[in-house]
Amino acid sequence: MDAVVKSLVERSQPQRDNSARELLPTREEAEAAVRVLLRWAGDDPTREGLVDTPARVVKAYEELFSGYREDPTSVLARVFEEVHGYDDIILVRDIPFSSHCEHHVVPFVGVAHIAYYPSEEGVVGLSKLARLVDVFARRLQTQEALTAQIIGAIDLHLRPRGCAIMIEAEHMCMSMRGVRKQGAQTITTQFTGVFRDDPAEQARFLTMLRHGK
Ligand SMILES: Nc1nc2c(ncn2[C@@H]2O[C@H](COP(=O)(O)OP(=O)(O)OP(=O)(O)O)[C@@H](O)[C@H]2O)c(=O)[nH]1
Ligand SMILES: [Zn+2]
Repeated sequence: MDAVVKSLVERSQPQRDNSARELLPTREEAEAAVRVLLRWAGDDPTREGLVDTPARVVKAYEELFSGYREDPTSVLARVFEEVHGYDDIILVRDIPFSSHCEHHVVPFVGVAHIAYYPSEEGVVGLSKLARLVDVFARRLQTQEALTAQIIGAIDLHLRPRGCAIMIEAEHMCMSMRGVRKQGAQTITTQFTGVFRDDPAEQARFLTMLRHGK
């Protein structure tokens, strides 16, 4: 694994050590923080429509950021060895995801395409690739880190002959605010193993992505 992927994989481990866990705010503190932001937005958190909003927001945060409590190792733990000699590319295309950018805590939304050449260790259940995307997407992210963390986890746990990933996403921090460029798509890719070493393999991955669209 190259140094860049390795350093991002290290970030992919559950990000709260024990000391950070001790610093977790209480639910009441989190709700109070939401009330402050509602006031900052210019509204009145005591009015009827907003009274239950802090509790809802805190509950939504538990779901939207559940990835901090999930471990990529357990998602990829079950491997199927019996594939009757299949050793060609496995591509799962158009895996939808939503994440939040770590700069503005605003969503970015898109699709991930993941391909790998299985090693003799076997293959992973297809749904696990989609689950893996969510483990990392449900954290505060940059698209680059999300891309590298997903491929790094696959490389680390499945030891494939090669892995390729492309993520296409629209960042709401670029469309709803700031520069306000709706529809701009950001595309990131990362390759390991045969995909990194052989341009023909990268071309095959890109051709398979286009196929059928
Ligand atoms: N590289 C990268 N940048 C991102 C991502 N998500 C958001 N950004 C960018 O993060 C940058 C933060 O720039 P700053 O100048 O610190 O913040 P800002 O004043 O809010 O920037 P503007 O968005 O240009 O208004 C912006 O250019 C965003 O477009 C991402 O996933 N990857
Ligand atoms: Zn942003």
